[in-house]
Amino acid sequence: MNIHGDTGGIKKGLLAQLEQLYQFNVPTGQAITAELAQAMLSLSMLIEREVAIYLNRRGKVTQVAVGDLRTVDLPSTDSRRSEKRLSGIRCIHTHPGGDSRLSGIDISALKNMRFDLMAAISALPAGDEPEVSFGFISDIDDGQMHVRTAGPLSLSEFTRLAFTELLLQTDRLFSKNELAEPLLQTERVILVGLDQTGKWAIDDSLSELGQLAETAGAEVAAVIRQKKDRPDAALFIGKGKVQEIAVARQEHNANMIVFDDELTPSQQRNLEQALGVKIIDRTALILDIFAQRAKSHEGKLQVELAQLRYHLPRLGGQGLVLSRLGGGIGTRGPGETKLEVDKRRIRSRISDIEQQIEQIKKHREIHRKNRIAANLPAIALVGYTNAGKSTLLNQLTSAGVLAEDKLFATLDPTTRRTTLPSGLDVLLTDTVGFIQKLPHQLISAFRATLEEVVHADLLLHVIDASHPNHRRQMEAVCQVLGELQADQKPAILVFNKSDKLTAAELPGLLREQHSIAVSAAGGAGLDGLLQLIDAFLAKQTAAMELLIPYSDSGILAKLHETAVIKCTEYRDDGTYVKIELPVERQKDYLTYAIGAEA
Ligand SMILES: Nc1nc2c(ncn2[C@@H]2O[C@H](COP(=O)(O)OP(=O)(O)OP(=O)(O)O)[C@@H](O)[C@H]2O)c(=O)[nH]1
Ligand SMILES: [Mg+2]
Repeated sequence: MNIHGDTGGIKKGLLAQLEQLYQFNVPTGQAITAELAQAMLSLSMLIEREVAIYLNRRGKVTQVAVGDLRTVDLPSTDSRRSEKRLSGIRCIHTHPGGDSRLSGIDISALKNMRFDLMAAISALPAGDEPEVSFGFISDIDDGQMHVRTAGPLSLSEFTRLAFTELLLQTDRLFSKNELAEPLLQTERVILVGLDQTGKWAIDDSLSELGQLAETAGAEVAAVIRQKKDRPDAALFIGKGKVQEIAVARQEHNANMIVFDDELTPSQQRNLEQALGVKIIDRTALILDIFAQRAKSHEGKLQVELAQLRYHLPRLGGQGLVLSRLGGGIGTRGPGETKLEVDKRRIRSRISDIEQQIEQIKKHREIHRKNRIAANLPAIALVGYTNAGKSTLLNQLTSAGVLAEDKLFATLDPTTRRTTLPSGLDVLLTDTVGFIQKLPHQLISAFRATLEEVVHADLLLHVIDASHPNHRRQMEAVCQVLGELQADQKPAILVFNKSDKLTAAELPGLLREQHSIAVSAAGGAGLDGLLQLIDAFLAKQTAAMELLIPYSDSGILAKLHETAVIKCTEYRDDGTYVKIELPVERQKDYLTYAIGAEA
């Protein structure tokens, strides 16, 4: 038997006592026994956290959970018997604060998880009997559930509650009425953004957020914006806006609010308390999409690392809140596993993953060294998500990489070899797309694969020129490149999707040096692009170290003409030189190379 939730810092003895809660049995017809309630309360006081139990209709304790865990793995769908009925599970939990009244979150959880009953117990000072408040689904009207709350009443009154009657009544209600929404419906979300000066235009940013939400599987019910230069420290938005969201939430029957900027852990908690609904931010949304997309072992590890680093500071605190709001966006790990919620286990998992990624990094480094030794210039495709990087790689190398009209279709880098018109072979690498406000946890977790960008000789910055906001997108890409310390790298701007533009629009695009318009899908401009790459590489120089046997001294004379000689040493077995020369000349001296530098 397991204790769910944030058990970090709880002593072994107390954990054992929590496990004892599984041993309690509640007679049919009773919501809870006084002994079980008292045991929960005293443990709750000792650990200073909420204690929650789930009871099935046979009076067995099926789950015990503690603390504040917005993602805890609580009763999964298998305990819900049918989409149209009650779950057959009641949730009884403690409110250590001394106020048993149900919170907005308790009520939402009651509806979302379709509990038989939701009750909160709190201890009263000195000798008074504990008090209980509870709620249950009392009516279904037009497909919507209504909740009736009762209490506070004393614990002994609560244990005498005619529980069987209450269950019969609600069961009858469910059998007579159709619910508008099936259980575990797609998430209906409200998007919220701050209109801050100097940032992206709010509507562009919010429409992108909407696309992200849909990519993650949600449905956008409404969009709310506020003009405000600095986010509120406690609530991110103003108090009045919180009210507006509460109303919109009712009106649109939304079950999640998505903020366009990263919220602090306390802002998130305060908003959840105030609105009684699951709150996530752009970062969690992007992480969720990445978690759904990750396919390779390496990709999964990197996403999990980013998710855990994001979650760690968000666990802990007061209520046992969102745990009861079930799974969905923000709780999925790579490969559909649930995210870990125990702080201690998260920490050890993080260091475990970090070590594995370190190994992967070393492995990649060896590969890269081999490639450098083989003297192939490396070119990385970078750009905003959905710009057409994978389509371009496929066209240039027949790589067969998945290209889709989806955000973040590519997570894992793919490298393919291709021959330029000059006959020079190069390596092309497709990489993960960037986005504005790309979570820094992701950038740092993806370092191992983004090294391909950092070590490339040339970047092809692929731009969806048909996107109305492509200039801003270019800036966002440059910003991420800056974070990777790759913004000084030589780059060719590849204005893609030219087939969607009119002839009049094209010249305006190509103001910058080293830019070209192409249609990766249609093939237009690709020859020109390859020539541009050739011309660029011909001008590039590379460093080489050579050891030339004294018998081949003619080579030295030739070197003086084609290369810059940085240093010369006369060794026992020949002349050692360190030179710099055009990339295309490198192949002439490969037989003498004794090590290579990027
Ligand atoms: N009209 C048009 N569509 C294109 C062109 N190139 C790519 N696309 C489409 O744009 C969408 C995104 O293409 P991808 O190649 O997956 O884009 P990506 O940059 O790899 O995207 P991520 O991997 O998600 O970052 C796909 O639906 C492509 O068919 C083009 O030249 N013209
Ligand atoms: Mg791609």
